[in-house]
Amino acid sequence: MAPATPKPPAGASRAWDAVSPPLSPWILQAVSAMGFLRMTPVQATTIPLFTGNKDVVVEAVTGSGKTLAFLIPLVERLLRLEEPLKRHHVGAVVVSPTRELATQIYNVLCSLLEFHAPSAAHLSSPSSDDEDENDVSSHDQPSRSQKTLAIIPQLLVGGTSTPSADLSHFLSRRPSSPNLLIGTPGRLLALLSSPHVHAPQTSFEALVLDEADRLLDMGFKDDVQGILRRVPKQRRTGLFSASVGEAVDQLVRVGLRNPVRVCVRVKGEGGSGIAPNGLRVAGGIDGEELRTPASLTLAYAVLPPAHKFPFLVSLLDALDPRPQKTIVYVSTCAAVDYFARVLPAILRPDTNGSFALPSDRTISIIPLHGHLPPQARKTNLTRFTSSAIPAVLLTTDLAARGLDIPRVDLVLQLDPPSDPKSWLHRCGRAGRAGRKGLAVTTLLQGTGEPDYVEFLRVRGTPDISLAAGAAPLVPDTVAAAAAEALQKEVLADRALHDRGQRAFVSWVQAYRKHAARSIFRVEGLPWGALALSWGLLRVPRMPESRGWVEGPGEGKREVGLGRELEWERYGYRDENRERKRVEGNVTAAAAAAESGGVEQVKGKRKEAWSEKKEKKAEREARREKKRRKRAKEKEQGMAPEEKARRAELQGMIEKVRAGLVAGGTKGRADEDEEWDGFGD
Ligand SMILES: Nc1ncnc2c1ncn2[C@@H]1O[C@H](COP(=O)(O)OP(=O)(O)OP(=O)(O)O)[C@@H](O)[C@H]1O
Repeated sequence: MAPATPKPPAGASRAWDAVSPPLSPWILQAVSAMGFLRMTPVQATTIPLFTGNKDVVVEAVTGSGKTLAFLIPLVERLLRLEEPLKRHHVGAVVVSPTRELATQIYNVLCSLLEFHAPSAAHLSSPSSDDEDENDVSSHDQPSRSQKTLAIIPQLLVGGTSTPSADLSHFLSRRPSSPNLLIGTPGRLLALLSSPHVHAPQTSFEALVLDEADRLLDMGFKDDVQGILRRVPKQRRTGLFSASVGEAVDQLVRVGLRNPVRVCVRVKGEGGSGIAPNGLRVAGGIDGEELRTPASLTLAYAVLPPAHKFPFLVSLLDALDPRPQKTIVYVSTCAAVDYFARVLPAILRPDTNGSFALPSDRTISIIPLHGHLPPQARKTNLTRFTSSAIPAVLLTTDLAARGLDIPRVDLVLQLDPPSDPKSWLHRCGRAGRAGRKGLAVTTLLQGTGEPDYVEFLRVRGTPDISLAAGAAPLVPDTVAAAAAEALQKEVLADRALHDRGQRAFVSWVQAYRKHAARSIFRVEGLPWGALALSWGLLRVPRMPESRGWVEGPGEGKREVGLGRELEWERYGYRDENRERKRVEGNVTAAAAAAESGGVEQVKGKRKEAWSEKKEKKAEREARREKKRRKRAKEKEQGMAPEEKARRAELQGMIEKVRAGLVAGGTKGRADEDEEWDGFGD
């Protein structure tokens, strides 16, 4: 692998028609119709390399146009095949970590293919799923329409279809079957595992891992390895991400051959300090490299717990220009669910399920997380992207990467993510394609959290200059009133209390597992203030909060967070649920009287949620250990050639790593392309 990007000649053209080998005329037409006057730097560097015969490792800032940087080469390569692709043969695969991102890539590809008449005909033609789905006899015959090859994409994501429906769609399309697959790892693997789906050496062109560093993480590892086993070793491979660097260790598993590294950063313009609205701005030091777009302003605010939600409201209300779309990140699915229900308590209801901010501006709040039913996940994302009024997407890391949602002006990270790479990707949902954006991170006052800024700087994600001092951005009275309003909302329905307790426990679990443990210390959490700021009526009983809950004196008195409550009479709004609760109370009281007051469930001690979670984690760790042992045993049984190949790849990795390490210093700025944004 080359140590770094081959530097394009000074003043190299970013004109679409200057690409060598030249792009097809219909692609020139497509990009012009999309309004893309020039290539972005990552496109200018990557398209010729990946269309040619190079494997690429591409790291470029969020929103810099990486999607077309791999889609155009894939399409060009497939259309240039000497032999047309046979039916049921796959020519290229794009792997993406989430359904939402895979769907977005698929949609970009479809809008590109609208300009290629043979492919467009397939996009608009109805599926021939009604034809004999089991007829796979013709898979090795060139399809009838292949005088001119058409690109036929298929989207493979979980949720709305089943693996067998995917396969049935793939097999039944006539006269040609899908030849470019885009999907999430599991579904792609399921399809590629079918004996009727072929990806032979002769016609398989390229594999792309988008958000490659995420795909090479543990969670996806087995599926990605499965996909790699099912596509030919002789192929082009592209790894793309805004934070690909650390994924280099994993190259051995991906099997890149002499890859070229493309790295596009931007030059900082300085400007760190305190902005007029009191936010501390984390700008780049003059001339230094940034890993976030120049159009994106980074800021953070150090706040007491009760100030977080009112701060969000004040940002939505006071920012000028007014944020059209805002993404708010919290750490867990349960927290998204709970906040989406209680946050309206600090706003006023408006028409059609939307809410009014103090200044009467209308907003809608839309939850999105991985535990929502698939259809709700899809609907909510569409509601957000197509919302005509300013909207807030309340979400988790599910929406951290890749999503290209127009007009996202503000990103607020209420909980800093445990993976610092996620922080970068979350910020990058705003400030895309040259549009101005603001990304704010809130950090808890009185804890170790403010050190997170320095932690990010040390990790090089990105260069942050600190401004000293913290000024509360919302008056204490407003914050106290907000917490009071949340509690009132919770008091109105016991279901909210249950959700809040569960969400708080899951939040604490996530906090405990933060990568930067010395900064995010559970022991240092201000339990009472935190629980109050969520509108909770008590701090959930869990091992982490034991010291506080069971402690003597003041702590003990605050178990109920200062609010007198007759728990037996605290009911559910839902009548059925309330009836069951009352009946359950009566039965439980009778059982307790019989067993002398000891609470038992079928002879077992009741386990706290957190204990259950811990046990699950232990089981997973044991499984992982076994898996590693098996892999080691397998390696010991490898044939000498296989071992030699592995050693060769290992050598390549070392070279890559040496290149990256050398490139990781400031000196790399000379070799990597810099980008001032879309505006120039
Ligand atoms: N040449 C171009 N000129 C102007 N805009 C472009 C160009 N190419 C792509 N875009 C637009 O830039 C935006 C960001 O592109 P894209 O989603 O591919 O970014 P990305 O680099 O993949 O970001 P991320 O790292 O967040 O996934 C999109 O809205 C896209 O339409």
